[in-house]
Amino acid sequence: MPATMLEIKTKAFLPLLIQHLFLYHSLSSQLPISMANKFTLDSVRDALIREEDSIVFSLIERARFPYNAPAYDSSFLGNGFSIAEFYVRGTESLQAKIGRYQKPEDVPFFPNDLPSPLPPTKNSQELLYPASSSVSVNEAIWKFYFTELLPLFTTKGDDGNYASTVASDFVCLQAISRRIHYGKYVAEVKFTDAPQDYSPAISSKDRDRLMNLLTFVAVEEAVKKRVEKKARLFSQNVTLDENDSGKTQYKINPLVVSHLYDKWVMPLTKLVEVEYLLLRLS
Ligand SMILES: O=C(O)C(=O)C[C@]1(C(=O)O)C=C[C@@H](O)C=C1
Repeated sequence: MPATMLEIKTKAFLPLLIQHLFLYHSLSSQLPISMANKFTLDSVRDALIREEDSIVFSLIERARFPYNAPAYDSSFLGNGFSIAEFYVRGTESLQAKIGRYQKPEDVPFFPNDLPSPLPPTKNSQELLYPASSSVSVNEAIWKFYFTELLPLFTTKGDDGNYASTVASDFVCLQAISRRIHYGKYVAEVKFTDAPQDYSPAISSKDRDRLMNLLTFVAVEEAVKKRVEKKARLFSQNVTLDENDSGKTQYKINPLVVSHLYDKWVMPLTKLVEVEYLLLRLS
């Protein structure tokens, strides 16, 4: 093709190409990568499955340190905050400045007085119903994580590594929170797949009916089995000794991970789904 023809064709298609690239970029930046191309129940479930890895690895990292009670004592620093809370507040503030907390699944634990992002941000809430950004169950996550979960997978004791300890806690909290708030996408896709089923229950604010509609017992059983298996695989101590017939050692008890999902992660994901749906027609 002569250069001039090529130029003419390129010129003609350029606006289309730019429009396409812009559309692709703005859509793909709204969702976790695996969900970017197709927004279906399967693709959203894939994102939940990927998040399991992050949760298991974050717990393994936290389990390197003992419980370290002084890190959670609000009188320890003398400023009214525990080291954990002081760290999370400060880190969230910094992360907000560089553009975090713009996505529906990235929900801060201390949303009040967060600074505005310095870089320009995209509207990442577009695929969801706008009111969804207000749905947060982080207070419940904070409570169960520190009071009930932490003692289940850390050893008793105090090694003085408080800074590393609370940094690990924050990674766990963020991974768990992100997984639970993905529930907004799950709810949206379930609603758009069957508005005729969900709309009456939403209009009558029938929480029990919504909970029944969105619950899949077989899926929950599979999730529990898979996360326990992942914890077994990812946290086992690996030796090169072929004749090692000793019992496999785990860095975290795999049963704690299935318990975490059974008692908190899935119930709170469902709560996020219900809260999201109740706002869906408002
Ligand atoms: O996969 C779904 O349909 C979800 O809503 C997610 C989830 C979960 O938290 O893993 C929650 C409720 C369902 O009963 C099954 C699984």
